[in-house]
Amino acid sequence: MTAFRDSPRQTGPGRTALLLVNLGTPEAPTRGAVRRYLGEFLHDYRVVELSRWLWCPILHFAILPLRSGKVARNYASIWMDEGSPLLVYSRRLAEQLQHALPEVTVRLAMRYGRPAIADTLRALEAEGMTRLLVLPLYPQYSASTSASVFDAVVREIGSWRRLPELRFVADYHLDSGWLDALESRIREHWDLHGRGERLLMSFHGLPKRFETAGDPYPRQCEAGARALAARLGLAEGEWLLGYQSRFGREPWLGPATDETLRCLAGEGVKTLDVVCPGFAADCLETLEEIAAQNAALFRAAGGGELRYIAALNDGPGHVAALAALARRHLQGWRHA
Ligand SMILES: C=CC1=C(C)c2cc3[nH]c(cc4nc(cc5[nH]c(cc1n2)c(C)c5CCC(=O)O)C(CCC(=O)O)=C4C)c(C)c3C=C
Ligand SMILES: [Fe+2]
Ligand SMILES: [Fe+2]
Repeated sequence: MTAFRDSPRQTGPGRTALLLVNLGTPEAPTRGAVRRYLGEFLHDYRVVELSRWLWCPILHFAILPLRSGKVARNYASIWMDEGSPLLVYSRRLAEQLQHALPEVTVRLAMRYGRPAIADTLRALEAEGMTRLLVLPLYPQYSASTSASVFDAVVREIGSWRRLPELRFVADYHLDSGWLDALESRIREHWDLHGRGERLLMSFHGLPKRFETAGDPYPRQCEAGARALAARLGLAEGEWLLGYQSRFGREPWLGPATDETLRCLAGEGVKTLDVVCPGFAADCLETLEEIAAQNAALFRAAGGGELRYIAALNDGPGHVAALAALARRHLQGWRHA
């Protein structure tokens, strides 16, 4: 039995905090940093739901040594002056949200790597936080992402003597402000580049096993994609949904984005717009996998131009949508 951590004596009236959490990313585009990042990420049982006796040898002796160098090169190809795009855009989004929500303390943490959830929560506790709203930057709920954030938050505050009041946003896949922001992003792209022959909405994939076990993720991706297509006035056949970023050998959700691209190329599609509504911030999976790798694949398969539509990042529509969403979840809490 371990003792609970002492809590700071509360002198003021207490503060409300909004904790934004994104996945996490390596500290540098190097083999060592990527290995540390993947090591933490792929030890999460929410992500890889396999017995450790089976998984750890595969992870330590095959995946980490074989994958880290290649993935580090991929990160190097998208790295920005200020760091990894996922962290840079998430940080800018948090800064903008702090301006939009001056009545609460806004902080950003990463599920894997830094800034760590535990460190960020302890700093908030020291600043007098007594109410906490956790907003994972995943519009669609999955046990592998949203629930993993919840685990990490509870693991930390579970050791505190004085718990904050706690609220958690499980998903926002049909939130009207978020759909407004996505719709505007796509219409802006069409205004600039013209409308592509098709719009592909590509979401990060999951092992099919997760869906069978009741993970609502694929249904939320489909419902959000349908809602977005309806707002854009797209008829059946003018838009498609695909799942990208497959990892490992077991069956993943389909249709796969890369196979869909090959089919579209075969049909003679020359201009294809691709949007990734599951990614709040641009990252390896959008900038490298879609905008670089899949664009090359589409061209090589006989298709034309793949035009990637940037994630919502720190754009004003995203900030307004998440600020309104946070305000709704904060209702009833007195901010001091
Ligand atoms: C091992 C299985 C994986 C599951 C399940 C998974 C679910 C999942 N991931 C995201 C969002 C992101 N994933 C990113 C990178 C990434 N994902 C996996 C594996 C699984 N993801 C790996 C191994 C990696 C690292 C890159 C690689 O080795 O290929 C990223 C990008 C991070 C960055 O630094 O840019 C995001 C974002 C979601 C939303 C999701 C479930 C719905
Ligand atoms: Fe291990
Ligand atoms: Fe992933």
